[in-house]
Amino acid sequence: MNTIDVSDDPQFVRDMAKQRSLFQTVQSQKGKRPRGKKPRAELILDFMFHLAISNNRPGFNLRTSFAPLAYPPCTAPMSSLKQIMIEDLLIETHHRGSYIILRTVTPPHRMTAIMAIVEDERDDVVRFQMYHQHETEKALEEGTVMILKEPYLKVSATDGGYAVRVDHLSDVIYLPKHDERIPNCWQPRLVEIIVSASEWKEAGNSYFYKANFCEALDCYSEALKCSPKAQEEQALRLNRALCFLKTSQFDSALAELKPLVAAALPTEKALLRYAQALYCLQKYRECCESLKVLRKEYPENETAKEMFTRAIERVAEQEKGRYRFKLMQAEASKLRPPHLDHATYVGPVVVKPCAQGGRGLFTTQAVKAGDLLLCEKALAHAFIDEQAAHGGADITVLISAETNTMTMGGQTNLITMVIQKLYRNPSLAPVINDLYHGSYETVNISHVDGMPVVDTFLVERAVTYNCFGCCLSSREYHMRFELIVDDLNPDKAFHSCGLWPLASSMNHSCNSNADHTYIGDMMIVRASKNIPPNTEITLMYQTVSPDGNRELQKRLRHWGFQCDCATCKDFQSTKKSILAKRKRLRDELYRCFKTTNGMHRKRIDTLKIEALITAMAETYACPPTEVPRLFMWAPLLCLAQKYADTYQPAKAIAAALKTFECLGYVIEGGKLPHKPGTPLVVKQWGYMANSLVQCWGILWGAYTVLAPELLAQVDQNARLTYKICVGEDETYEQTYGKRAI
Ligand SMILES: C[S@@+](CC[C@H](N)C(=O)[O-])C[C@H]1O[C@@H](n2cnc3c(N)ncnc32)[C@H](O)[C@@H]1O
Repeated sequence: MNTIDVSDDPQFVRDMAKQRSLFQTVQSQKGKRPRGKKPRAELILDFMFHLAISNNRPGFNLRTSFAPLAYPPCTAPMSSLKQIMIEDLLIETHHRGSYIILRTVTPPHRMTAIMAIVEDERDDVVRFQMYHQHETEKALEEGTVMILKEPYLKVSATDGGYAVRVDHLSDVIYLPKHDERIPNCWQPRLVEIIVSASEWKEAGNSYFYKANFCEALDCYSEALKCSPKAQEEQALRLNRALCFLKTSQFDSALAELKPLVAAALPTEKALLRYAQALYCLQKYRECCESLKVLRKEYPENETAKEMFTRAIERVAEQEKGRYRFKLMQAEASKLRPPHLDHATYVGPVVVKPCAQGGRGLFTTQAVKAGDLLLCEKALAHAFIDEQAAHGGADITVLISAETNTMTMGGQTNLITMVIQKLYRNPSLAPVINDLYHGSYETVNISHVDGMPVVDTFLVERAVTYNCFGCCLSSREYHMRFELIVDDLNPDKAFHSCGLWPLASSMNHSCNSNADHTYIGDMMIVRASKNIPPNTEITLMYQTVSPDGNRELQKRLRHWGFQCDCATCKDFQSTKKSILAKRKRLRDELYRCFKTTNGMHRKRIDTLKIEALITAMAETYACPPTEVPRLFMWAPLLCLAQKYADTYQPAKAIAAALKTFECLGYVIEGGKLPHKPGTPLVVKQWGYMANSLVQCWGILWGAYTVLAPELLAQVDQNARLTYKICVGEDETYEQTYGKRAI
């Protein structure tokens, strides 16, 4: 939703075709050994040359990431695999019950994948490409030794060369320097022999102070194997827990600390680190409980005090939906990436199976337009500064072989972030498993040899079907929004994207009853209509296309379904000649407001516009409460604005009310002449659009002259509309100024 789809962009269509033709070629080589391998020195020299020139290449760097055909991660234990060498590797052939030990002989080259040249024990070399490793990590530094389970060779799209490709993070086991599985020929000549727990601890500390937390963890783990005394064991476990926290392995930190906090007299550090792990796992109530114990025993602990305040705020958010939205807006405008420290609130909604199959989100009680349904923290969020993206920041085009689509933006980063998060915190695996992932069948083993198994292709599918393209803040988007005459609330498309698992349980409808908005990586979902209990909540994945229903269905192909909502059915059952007339009228209306070069006309023929709008209304058979008239409202609103600008308040009111009416709103008490004592009431909310705040603004201005009694109600509705479109109304006055009522 709202991602940048370039599936029909000729440049990328060519890329896709190239990939497909390469794929056909590679299929004919499947199962074979590579031919014409380059000698060691030449391969390394080539690699170093490319590394040097790419490091010196500034500016725009559009990367293409082709998701290969899926294959499962290795779920076999190491003991059942047999070792092979580089010369045994076969093209595109996985799962032969084997593993290989490799060592990097070059520095890493970080592109979409991290690349290096690796060797085996026989000095044979090959290119190596590892996907989904964080760019910032030190992975594949020269001299890294690793075991790769179920290795295979891939043919490069660029030069037809061969590379060992790793897609599943869990197929790699990095070997620490002291690991006895490292072949003798690669063992250092001078080995520092460490035998005691305290020596391992010292070594661990020295890595820790250099921020090498993974190495430090290895050393502390070795120390624990040396039967340390009780006190030393406790210190080692505390150190390990800290390393787990530093490397975002919160599940492991919690498991390490649980026995320590269960002791009769838990230490200050154990309680604090335990609370930190709980906080990071968003278990805020438990975090508060743990901090209460800590504060009772150690009242001077300032960190605990500060964390308690934050945890209490998170509990209010999580359990009551109480957010300080204004503050969140300020945080999102400053933080980069805009990853906010706030909790997820689940309102009166539940995920359930729905009529068309799969899951959907339903109300558990009646809700009113504007009510908060969800405020969800992203599971992962890939931020790309939109300005930097246009100015040349690194962005990726993700080509999906399965869905035949190409999207431009942060999706590749997002997939990596999710994989990393799952690998470090396997307790999150069910969240991803539950997301819609098409026909992809995932492995049902979560751990092997005590290590988590993460299926990259499952994550890739989940991201493909469930990711949302997102702006930095919907308020900022709202403020930049400019009404245009052929506006349908146009599809917003963004480079930044994220995964909000609960929100993505919502299905599509062209006339949705909820709206989603953003403040940084928080998504806010509010009802945009009054919704009865036990009713499915829907979002609009794509807006109705001015180019017809076929175009809309084409845009929905990404998700593999055809929309059959009332609006789509109406489109399909309307005669072609009527649709053609509607389009003609639309084009003519456009010309009434804009010149041929797209400029606003200074003088417009309001009589002609009124006539065209009346003619357009006749092209609709269903009442707008059933099928909103999406091609009529923007010209009507522009007309209302024109009347307001030219001091014709009665006409402005009529046109503004018609704007609402054609979007399915039922508003009573607004028409002129106003009967004193009659309130203006929105009996039914309709299709929601940013510009409708402006429409309420036009009514406000006109009623100031003709029916001031209605101003408070108009302001209330303007505010509610703003709340739905922006996610909150705490910044309403800041955005629109205080209206004098
Ligand atoms: C983001 S998921 C929505 C939740 C999904 N139904 C589930 O079971 O988790 C998107 C997928 O839901 C299904 N879907 C969404 N809207 C639909 C609709 N209006 N009609 C049919 N299927 C729909 C499609 O399979 C689509 O790829």
